[in-house]
Formats: sequence, structure tokens, C-alpha cells
Amino acid sequence: RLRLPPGPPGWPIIGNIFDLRTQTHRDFDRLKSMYGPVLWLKLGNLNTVVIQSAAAAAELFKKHDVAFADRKAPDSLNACDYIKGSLAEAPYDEYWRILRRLSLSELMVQKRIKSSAQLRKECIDKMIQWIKKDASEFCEIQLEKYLTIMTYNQLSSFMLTRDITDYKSETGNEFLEAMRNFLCWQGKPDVVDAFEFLKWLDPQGIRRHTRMYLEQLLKIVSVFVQERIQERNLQKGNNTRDFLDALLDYEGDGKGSVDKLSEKNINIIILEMFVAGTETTSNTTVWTMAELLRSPDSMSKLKAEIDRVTGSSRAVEENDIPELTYLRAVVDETMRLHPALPLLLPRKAREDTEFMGYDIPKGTTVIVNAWAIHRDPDSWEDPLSFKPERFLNSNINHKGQHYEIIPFGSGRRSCVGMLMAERTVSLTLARLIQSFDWELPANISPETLDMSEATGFSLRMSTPLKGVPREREAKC
Ligand code: HEM
Repeated sequence: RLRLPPGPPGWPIIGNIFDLRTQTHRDFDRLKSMYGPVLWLKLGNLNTVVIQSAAAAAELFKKHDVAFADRKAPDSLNACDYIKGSLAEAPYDEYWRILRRLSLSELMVQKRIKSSAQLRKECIDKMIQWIKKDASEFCEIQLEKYLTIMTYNQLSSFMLTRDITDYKSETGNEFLEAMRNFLCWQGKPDVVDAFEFLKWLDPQGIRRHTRMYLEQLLKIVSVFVQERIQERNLQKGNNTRDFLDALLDYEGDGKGSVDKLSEKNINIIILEMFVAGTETTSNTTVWTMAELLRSPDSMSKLKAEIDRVTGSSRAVEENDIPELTYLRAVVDETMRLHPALPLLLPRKAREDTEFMGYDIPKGTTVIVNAWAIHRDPDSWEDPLSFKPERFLNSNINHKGQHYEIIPFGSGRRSCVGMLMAERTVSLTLARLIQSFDWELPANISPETLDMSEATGFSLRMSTPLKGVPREREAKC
């Protein structure tokens, strides 16, 4: 007999599906108070274990990282062979290792990140100019629009040395629109993942819509990739080597069987970086602005810190970030309360594993509820309040070694874009605060600002945040 973790009794066939009523991360958290931090659920056919405390997460990432290193990918992502080319959804195999190494050398090596600082600055400059322009025309602006466009352009200039969208279009261009739709369908729980026998029926239409938008997105990316291949054949183009060049240049490491990445897989990898890196980054920035607008005291402290570090004559730069301790505390505190991926990305047990005295069978879906861990009163004092001060004079940070705060995950499958994301979020915020005095619209007060969450691919505000920017003295 297996010693399974505790969990609510389920119904025949459907298991615990009815225990999930509202938002999955909140439902899991509710069940934690009844069954403890390691929860067992049967979701249709799926054996599922949910990890919901810092201690259990530490056990997972320190002792069982390899045993739980496969991904549980949604069935709909089999469309267009996406999973076969993906890094984030790949099983823990040789192909994943190659992509991970390649991405780390581009995204996590300080030298590469530093050399791309100018690109990020230019994208933020452009955003600030557009906010100034729109602020002079309209009283209030919807922040998400500007942050989304800026984040897409930062990533596209880093990966493809080009902008992918602009502020002029009202609805966003074809790529953004298709991506919005794709992420919206990916954010819906799919019954097919729990009941494989319904695969042929695709009852919610998720696979059909996913395929439609994936085809559209991959077609757009393939044009960029094709153009680059032709430029390289003609030895045209500028001399900057970007992420796409790194993928095209790959010729194997002499150890394994993969000696070249196919063009189809390169398209998927480029697309995936947009999927993984844009909404997560822009939503984190929006949540931070919302928390600051609700907390005038924190806003003033941050403004004072930025002014102190930069003086009165220049725009804040990435090099200033190490000195902006309050800014880093504000970002950490926001990621604690509003982790962009509240359940990280689900993993799968590669083998039968003994975990904290329980038997976890091979194939079990392993979910880490970062949202619940970040709000656990055993780890955090007054866990529901926004208090950046808790990170001052503390060595706790989000980088994956302190399991009470893991917005980027931890271990082998942790986020490869963390360095870039933390720089983007910090610099964007610093520039927004330095360039403008922000207020809430007249009919909203800090007490009535709607902070409720909408779940989709990532956690975002259910009511889009609006702010009133008033230009400060020009520094930028
Ligand atoms: C604030 C922004 C971001 C947050 C909160 C975030 C969070 C995460 C999380 C929680 C995971 C799963 C970790 C795990 O399973 O343990 C992940 C994986 C990943 N992220 Fe991010 N991410 C962000 C930005 C980015 C950016 C900018 C990129 C790329 C440019 C990126 C690329 C990836 C990739 C490729 C994976 C899959 C890694 C793997 O499976 O080996 N992310 N991210």
C-alpha cells in the first residue's frame, strides 16, 4: 500500500475536481488549513501533489529536484509540435539541457545582461516619452498598455535586434493580439488534462484555439528568422550578435546527438521567450505600481531614495540599482504578494519517490503553490500587508535559495530570465517614479482600489490599473 499525502476524499472518476471552485492557488491554500502543507489530490486521472510550505519546498528543491524535474505540459501545447521544440515544457532530457545552457549563457550571464543595458534603456525612454505625450492629452492613463508594449520591445530588441510593436496602434499589432489570445486560452484549465479520454472531443475548444493562435504567432516569428538567415547568407546586417544568432550558430557540444537546432524549433524557442517573459514582467510592474499607489508612504520613500542616488540632473540607470535598496525591497515585497506564476510551472515525477515520508508515484503532477508559501504566517509576520521594510536589513531575497519567497522558482527548472526580469522591473519602476508624480484617478482612493486577481497564464489585476501622471522636473 502506498503512503500518500493527506487530501480530501474524492468522487469516483472525477476525484477532487469539485474541490477546486474559485482560483486554483486559493483553493489549494484553503485545503492546506485542513490537510497540511503536502496535499494529495486526484484530478480526474491525474495524481497530483501540491507543496505549500517553505519547508516542503526546501525538501523538494534540495533533495528531489532531479526526481521531479520533468514538466507536466498541458495537452493543448502539443499543437504545432510546440512541446517538442519548447524549453519550458520539455522533459528533463538532452534537448532541454542544450536549450537551458544556451539560454543561460545569453540571459543569465552578467556580461551579456550588462551589454544589453542600452537596449533596455532605449525602450524605457520611448515609453516615458509616450506617457508624457498621452498625459498631456488625457488626464489618466492605463498603465498596462505602456508596460506591455515596452516589455515586448525590450525582449524583441534583445533577441531579434528589432522592435515588435509600437505605441501608435490602438489595438496593438497582429503579434500582440495573437499573443493575448493565445495566453488567454492557455490560462483556462482544460478538462482534457484531467480526462485524457476526452482528447478527441476537445470539449472547451482549447486545443483548437491554441493551434489557431500558435500557427499565427509562429508564422510571424518565422518571417523574422527567415529574414535573418538570408541576411547571414548574404553576410549583410549589423555586427551585433543577438539571441537569434546564438540559436542559429549552435553546432552541438560534441557530447550529445543534437548538433543543430532546426528552424522550426528556433521559431518555437523565440516565441516561448515572449510567452514566458513579457506578461510575467509587465504584470509584476503593474502590481508594484498598484501597491505604491495604495501606499503613499512607500511611494515617498522610494522617490526620495531615487532622488538621493541620482542627484537632480540625470535619469536613473541600471548601474544605480545596487544602491537602490528600498526599490529592491519594494519589488521583492510585490513579488511576494503577487507572484506572476502563483503555481510556478507544474512538474512531473520521473520516478517513484519517497518525499517527506510519503510515496509519490512516477508520473504524479507536482505543483508548488508559491502564492500560499508567500502568504504563510509561519514564514511571514503580518503576511497580507505590503511592507517593503521587511526586506531591509534582511538577507532574504527572491533568487531561489530562500524557499519562503520563490517567484522565479528554484533548482534546475527555475526561471532562466530572472536577471533580465529583475533589471527590467526595477529600472522601469525607478524611471516611472523619477519622471512623474503619480496619483490614483479622482474616483478611486487607496482603500477602494480594486486589488482582486484575474487568473490567466499569469496573475494580473482584474481591473486594469489607471494612474494620473504629472510630469516632474525633467531629468531624462
Ligand atoms: C517577473 C518576471 C518573471 C517571473 C515572475 C518568472 C517566473 C518563472 C517561473 C515561476 C518559472 C518556473 C520555475 C520552476 O518551475 O521552478 C519560470 C520559468 C521560465 N522562465 Fe520565467 N519569469 C519571469 C520572466 C522571464 C523572462 C524575462 C524570461 C525570458 C526572457 C523567462 C523565461 C523562462 C523560461 C524559458 C522558463 C522555463 C525554464 C525551464 O523549464 O527550464 N522568464 N519563470
